[in-house]
Amino acid sequence: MNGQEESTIAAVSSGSGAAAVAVIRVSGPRAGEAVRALAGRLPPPRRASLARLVDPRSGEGLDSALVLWFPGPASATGEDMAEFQVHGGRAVVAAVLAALFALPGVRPAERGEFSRRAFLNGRMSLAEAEGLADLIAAETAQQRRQALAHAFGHLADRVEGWRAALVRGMALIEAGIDFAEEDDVPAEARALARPGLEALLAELDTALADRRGAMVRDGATIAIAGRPNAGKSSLMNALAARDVAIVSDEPGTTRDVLEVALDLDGHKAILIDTAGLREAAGAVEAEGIRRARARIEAADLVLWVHDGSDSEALAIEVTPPPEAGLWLVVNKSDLAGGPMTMPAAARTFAVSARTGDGLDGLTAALAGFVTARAGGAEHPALIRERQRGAVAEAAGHLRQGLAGWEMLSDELIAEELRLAARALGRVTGAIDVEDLLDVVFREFCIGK
Ligand SMILES: Nc1nc2c(c(=O)[nH]1)N(C=O)[C@@H](CNc1ccc(C(=O)N[C@@H](CCC(=O)O)C(=O)O)cc1)CN2
Ligand SMILES: Nc1nc2c(ncn2[C@@H]2O[C@H](COP(=O)(O)OP(=O)(O)OP(=O)(O)O)[C@@H](O)[C@H]2O)c(=O)[nH]1
Ligand SMILES: [Mg+2]
Repeated sequence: MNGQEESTIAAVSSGSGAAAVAVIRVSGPRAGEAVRALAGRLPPPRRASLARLVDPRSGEGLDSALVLWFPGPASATGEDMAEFQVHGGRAVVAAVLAALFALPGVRPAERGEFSRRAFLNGRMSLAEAEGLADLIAAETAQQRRQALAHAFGHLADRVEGWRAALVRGMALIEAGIDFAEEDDVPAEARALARPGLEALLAELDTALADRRGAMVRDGATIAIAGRPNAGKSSLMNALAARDVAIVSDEPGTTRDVLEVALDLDGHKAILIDTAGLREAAGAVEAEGIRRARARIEAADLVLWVHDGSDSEALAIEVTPPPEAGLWLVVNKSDLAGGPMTMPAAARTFAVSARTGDGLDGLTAALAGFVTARAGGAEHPALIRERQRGAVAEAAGHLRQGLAGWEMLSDELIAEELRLAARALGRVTGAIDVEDLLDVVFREFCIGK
């Protein structure tokens, strides 16, 4: 055990700001002593007990609180843990924390330190810890579902299955190595290993190709593009039902890229308003247009907004990436213009950002788009770049081994499989953990 595990940590886990109740959690070898010092006794394990809390330094009463005692190792962190559920006023929380930190061996928890200890004590894998972080950050139902699956082992279980398949392959090939003296055995053992490894590589490639996980977590991006004054900012405000962007009849009003998060049927989307595209009048507008183009080129869906009252011919002046959607939104339907010839390729919507006409249909279509892109019966395996990188590395080694099947020795093939298994081990934190801990737990809040 290193020095860190021996310290006892405490923090408020229920968020900052005044609330009816605040939860203060304590974890480590001194957690039991801390309860005795403040509550006067150790209540029965895992039962809420009402106790008067006092500051052991002065004997001053601090609160009447619910106290819970979770003896290790059957606790969330695997250590002795305690909880004080106190009245949520800032001064109450501050006084209880101050009394705790005055006890020998008790110090403030660092960001994510409870979860880090849970990981180090084998209570959860790194992939599950990442799921928990996402669960706490989840804003939409779909994000919650995906994060919950990961917090309870979805990716960890899949990685374990992949590792087991590699180990089976290695065992067969190593059996061949052991029997190398006897003529046919190696070739036969290898032949047995191959189909399983090929199936595994196909599975890894499928998981790597599936980008829904990141899309659910970060939200699909929907960029609003068009000529100046088409009503892009008005559309953004109408769809967001908030006054996010400045609207004016001056062409070239919007320069900065503006973003607003939408919840479309439980799916997160990020709506992006951009500068109108034209020959810029000055350096600032030119920079705005450059930024607009960069975001349009990276969007999952582009809405080309056209001013339907404009006599100018309709032309879509952007080329989003091939996998992105491109829809045409003809705005200002309240200013009846003449009949228009629509470009055949795009889905077209007639709306008025001013009166709200047609916006329900557009919103429903956007929800359909996001659901189709991010939804699906089964949760995706990979969400984060960290996970993707490790699995890509594993797939690379496996591919290498399979490609060299006829040329490489048993030892070299087994080595590629070992490297692949090692890379997978980094997903769950079974392997090479030290350098990963800070990356994973840094994003947690204090008290988690
Ligand atoms: N008040 C409170 N609510 C909370 C938490 C908390 O710590 N405190 N949690 C904080 O994350 C979550 C619940 N997570 C928990 C996970 C494990 C254990 C636990 O004691 N596990 C033991 C015993 C399980 C059992 O009784 O079946 C174990 O796994 O061995 C407790 C909470 C959400 N709600
Ligand atoms: N009648 C009518 N006017 C609209 C509608 N939508 C926007 N407008 C008006 O059109 C003008 C331009 O609107 P904006 O939303 O600022 O247009 P924009 O495309 O963001 O313009 P830039 O930021 O300059 O590129 C404003 O005067 C709006 O009030 C609409 O549906 N009907
Ligand atoms: Mg604008």
